[in-house]
Amino acid sequence: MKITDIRFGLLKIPLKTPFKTALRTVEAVEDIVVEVHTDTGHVGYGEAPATAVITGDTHGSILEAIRRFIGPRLIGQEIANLNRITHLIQTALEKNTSAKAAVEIAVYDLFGQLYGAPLYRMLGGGDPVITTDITISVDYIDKMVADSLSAVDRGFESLKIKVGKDIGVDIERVKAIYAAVEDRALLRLDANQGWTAKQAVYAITALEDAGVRLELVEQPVKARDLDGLKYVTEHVHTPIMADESVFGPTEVIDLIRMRAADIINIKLMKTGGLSNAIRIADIASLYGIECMIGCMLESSISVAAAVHLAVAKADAITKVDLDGPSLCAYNPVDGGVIFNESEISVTDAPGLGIRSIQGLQPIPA
Ligand SMILES: C[C@H](N)C(=O)N[C@H](CCC(=O)O)C(=O)O
Ligand SMILES: [Mg+2]
Repeated sequence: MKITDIRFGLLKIPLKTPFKTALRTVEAVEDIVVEVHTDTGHVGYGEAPATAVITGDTHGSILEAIRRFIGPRLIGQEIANLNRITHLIQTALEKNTSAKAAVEIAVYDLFGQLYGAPLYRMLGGGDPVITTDITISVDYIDKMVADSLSAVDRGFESLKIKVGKDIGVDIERVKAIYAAVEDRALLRLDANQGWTAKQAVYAITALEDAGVRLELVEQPVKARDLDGLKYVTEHVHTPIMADESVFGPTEVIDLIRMRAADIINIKLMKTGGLSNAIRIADIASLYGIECMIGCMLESSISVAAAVHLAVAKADAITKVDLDGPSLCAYNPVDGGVIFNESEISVTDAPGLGIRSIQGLQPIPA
């Protein structure tokens, strides 16, 4: 099975409700879909969102990186030589992790199709069902409480509460949600870089002193402020998770050496796809560091790859934030992974199992 062509489409899906974080507000998923075609007629699918405020990637940069740098190296490559292909993708150019991820996901999809096995089995196998949290956007306190209660009623047992807008209101937001939800769900906070290190210690300590039990706090400080992240980790009891501060395996090694965080959030759009995500899970596992698998605003194409990885690496990936498809108004994919609110299941269809994608607008090659 040899790669013959790479094609693109634009996927636009409205969200059920606007997604609001300390970094941005978004009303729709608007992602580039990558199709990797082969001489056998098999097609692999990948997807990349333009999360410019986190990865620096835009639709234009994703397309340019694949058209000019990654794609030309892959034509004629044999899918069976997976490691050679991922090396060609990762070394085609610096950064551009979303473009690399989209192509890698499509290639791994084909690797599973080549051997007639679902991707999670090609990655080592595992239990086919995982459980995700759901994001509660930062908003007025009453709205966040109502959204949290509605999520709990829909069966979500972990809520990822977005904060990082205003320290005083943030503390009140979390207290109000904790009181309303009681013991029916675990609370994870994600400040998306919105606090300083001292503010983070103040807010988390205030919540701890008020008896609010938090599972973890994600990315309290600016991505580059590793000393600030370490300061927060050392000065609170609540586990601290690095998200925007770590993209690839070498950054994870630095973070672990510094002891700057307790948990690592792996996202395929930061790692450049599955090969580096596997490396991170293995490194973290060696050091006894837990990982979360997360996503950007992605649909069930790229999130499917993250699900297969989470199933296969369940020893290291103990927390799941793969709610992108649940936030979308509909699922554009026929086949693939089954997303049913908090419960996500892989099937035994080869690769990612995607049969077709509705509503793709073609983009010229
Ligand atoms: C969608 C996921 N639950 C999430 O919250 N991801 C964000 C970034 C998403 C974005 O802005 O597209 C995160 O973990 O920071
Ligand atoms: Mg985050």
